Amino acid sequence: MKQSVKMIVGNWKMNGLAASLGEAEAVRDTLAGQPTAHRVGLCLPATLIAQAAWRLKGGSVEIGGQDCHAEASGAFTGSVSAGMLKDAGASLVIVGHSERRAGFGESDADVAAKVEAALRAGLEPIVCVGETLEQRDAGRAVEVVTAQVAGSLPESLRGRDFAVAYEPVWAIGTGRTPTVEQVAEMHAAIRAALVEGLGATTTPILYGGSVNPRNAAELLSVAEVGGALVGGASLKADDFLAIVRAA
Ligand SMILES: O=C(CO)[C@H](O)COP(=O)(O)O
Repeated sequence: MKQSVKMIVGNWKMNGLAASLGEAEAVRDTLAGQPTAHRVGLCLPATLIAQAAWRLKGGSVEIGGQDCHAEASGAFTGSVSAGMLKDAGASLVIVGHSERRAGFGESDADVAAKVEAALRAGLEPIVCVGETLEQRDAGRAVEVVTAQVAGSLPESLRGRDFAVAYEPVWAIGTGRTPTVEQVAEMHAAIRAALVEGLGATTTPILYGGSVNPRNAAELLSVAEVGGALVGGASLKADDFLAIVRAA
């Protein structure tokens, strides 16, 4: 199904200082002058969320975190809870990004616990899934990703607002993207898994991995692609806005 309202979300990852919020303000200002029908969000480093909420107040840009702890509070040095993100002004949170799954050993069960925490705090989770190149080359991409969907999305998501982001690990930060046929096949498989598991017929399924102003229109036109999760190209307002316009 083609969804007319897309969700275009930037993930700044571990990039950006207070001065970088000028780029976020430029996104806010441009969208104020040229409103879009699409939802636009920026998932920022935790250190910038409170300041961004204040500086972007009144605009249409939604603010998100990039991860949260599964617990609400406690002796977890260095971690940030979903409630803290909400308190700072976030409405979205990315969970299960492959950089967390691979770099921090997060399992599907860990991701599901973070989803629960996000829901309890009133945040809309964006749950990332995606296969490695080795898994794709072995012909296991759909099997791996649908297993991640089943394992990372708890029953409590039924009827709630959330998004799934399909991000092939081999396409992240590499400039490589899957073919439109590969994207269509995977998004259809994720939709089927979402319908079967949670009755989720309209939950946006975003594509992420080397999205840029040149390839965005083609990727976003694929059936069941409900938006984009944009890494490097979200750091500059002009590039990010070009992707929003491509939608
Ligand atoms: O998180 C991502 C996008 O938000 C993903 O890792 C893709 O990054 P990119 O390849 O730099 O767009």
